[in-house]
Parts: sequence; C-alpha cells; structure tokens
Amino acid sequence: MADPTTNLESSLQVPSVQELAIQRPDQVPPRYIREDGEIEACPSDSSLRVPLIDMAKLVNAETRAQELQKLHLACSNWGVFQLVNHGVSDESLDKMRDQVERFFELPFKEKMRWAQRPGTLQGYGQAFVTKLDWNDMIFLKTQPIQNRNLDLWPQNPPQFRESLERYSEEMREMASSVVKFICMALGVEASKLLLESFEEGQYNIRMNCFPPCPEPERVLGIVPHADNSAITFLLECGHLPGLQVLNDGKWVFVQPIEGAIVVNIGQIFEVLSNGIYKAPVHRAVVNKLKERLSIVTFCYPSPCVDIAPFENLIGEGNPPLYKTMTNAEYFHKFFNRKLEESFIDNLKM
Ligand SMILES: O=C(O)CCC(=O)C(=O)O
Ligand SMILES: [Fe+2]
Repeated sequence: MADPTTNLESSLQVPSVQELAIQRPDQVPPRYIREDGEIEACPSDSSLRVPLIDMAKLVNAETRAQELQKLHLACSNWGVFQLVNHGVSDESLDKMRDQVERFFELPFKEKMRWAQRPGTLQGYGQAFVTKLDWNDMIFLKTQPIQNRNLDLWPQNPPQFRESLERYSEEMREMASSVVKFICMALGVEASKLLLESFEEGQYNIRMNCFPPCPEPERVLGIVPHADNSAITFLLECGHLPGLQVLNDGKWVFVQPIEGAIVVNIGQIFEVLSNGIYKAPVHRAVVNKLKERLSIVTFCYPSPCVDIAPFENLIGEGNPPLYKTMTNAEYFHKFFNRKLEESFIDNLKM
C-alpha cells in the first residue's frame, strides 16, 4: 500500500494470513473474497514487458543520452521500470532477503514481539482497508534516524537490524541518483535543494509476505493502489511473479529479474513532473502453492521542501496542473482522503 500508515491509523487487529495458510484451508474466509470478478492471474498480452533501465549506461557519458530517452519513455508510458547495474551489491540484497525470510519463518508468537501496538504506525501485522489483503507485513520507518521506533525492529533473526540499517542506507543513496536521472530524463535540472532533500529524505520500508492461497483467483495480496511516495523501490525475494502494473487497461506482471530493483513513480513525483510522469496503479496477486516475499522502500523528500510542479515545466501553454503544497499539507490531505475518491485528482488545480 502506498503508505500503510493510513490504514494502520484506524487499523483493526486482523488475523495473521500466514497462520491461516498454515492450516491449509480448502477455501478462503469470505472477508478476503473480492466481489469485483475473477482476478486475472495471467496478463492478457504476455508480450508486454516492463522496461529495463541500465544505471551503468546512465552513469557513462557516452551512453547516457540514449538511456535517458529510454528512461523518459519508461516513466511516461509505464511509470515503472526494472533497474539493473544499480550499484547496490548482491551481498547486501541477499543479506536483506535472507533476514526477511528468516523473520517471517519465525513462530507467530515470536513475530508478535514486534507487533503493531495501538497508536503506533509501525511494526509487524497487517494493513486493513475495507476487504482483507492476503498479506502479512512488517512496516518500519528507517530514515531519518529519529523516525525509528527500535522497539518494533526485530532482534530475531539476530542480524535483522544491521541488515535493514545497511539496506536502507543503500536505498537512500540510490534514491538520490535515481531522482537525478529521472529529472534529466524529464528535461529539468534537478535543483541542489531537491537532490539534497532525498539525501535527507524519509525512507519507510515495508516487508511483505504473501502466503500460498487456496483460491488465488478470488483474493488479492494487495489491492490496486498508487504509492504516495516520490519513488518506490521493490526488491523481489524469489522468482515467483506477483506484482502487476496497470498499463493501458491491462494488468501486466512484473517478471522478477535476477539482481534488478523495480522502480516506480509515486504520487509526489507525479506532482513534481506536472503529470508528465504518472504514479502507476499496481496490485499484488497471490499463488496457490507458493509463498512470495517482497521488500518495498518508499522514498520521500525531506519535509522541508514543498511539493509542487517543477518551475521549468511551467510556462505559457503549460499551466501547473497540480497545487503547490507543503509536505505537511500533502500528508494531511493523504491521511484525510476519502477512500471512494481519487487522492491524486484532489491534488489537481
Ligand atoms: O509486493 C508487491 O508486489 C507490491 C507491494 C506494494 O505495492 C506496496 O507495498 O506498496
Ligand atoms: Fe505499492
């Protein structure tokens, strides 16, 4: 979910999906069943593929121009791409995946040591909107350090905290370069202020567990949504596809690629780009036999910068399409949004 904090603010205690799945039920309890028709597990057009962007080609001055063009098309036509050669070491990615896998393997009672507490937004549990998602998760704020609630940072498995700390640091570094290149692709010079705002930005990490589900065609792992971040990085823990992006009215699987990180535009960047880049609607589907894990990093600029379309994109014939908001106003609108209304449409002029 864009930022599970919304749901958690009014979160009810709901059962663990992993615990439900362990009992190997033949059917799913009705409160998980989606009434809006069968969930299409296969893309209607399997030739559609989410674009691949090579960070090494963006860094290299000789190949940059061409790769920036690809990046521009990826962001304007899809809002999502797979990033390779991103510079985060395999070792660090593997370590993080391993610790998250081990965490979800712990007995339920042990995981509950880090459960969401009443009045807290973070911790182990579920996000609840209207229907239940087939998903357990642990949601932790990692940067800046004062946002951390270490009481909710697992100490089991033993290296969880240090892996998360290192991983989140690497995501923060990656965010600054990815934002810089996305701005270049958009044709705006990213201001020093904006780039610094990602160095000092806010980073929240949601680790998702989607247990096997007896009726995958009637249940969703995560409901369709767009992220409220500026950009989001998603790391797959295995090879089982589950993330789907809505593209031209079709749900398209994001096929896991070894070593790649999935990057998607969030609603803050949609505003910054004056709608040239859109935050894509996406969802997670589940599998009948296999569990899937994902690690999702939501990147936000520092609360000091306003959220408004880039000035260079505005001029005669190009009016601003979105309002100018302080960070606090943006989150106030988000937390007070009506679920039946489109959040992003409410940010438009
Ligand atoms: O894990 C996935 O496939 C999707 C996760 C997601 O969209 C989210 O946590 O916002
Ligand atoms: Fe998402």
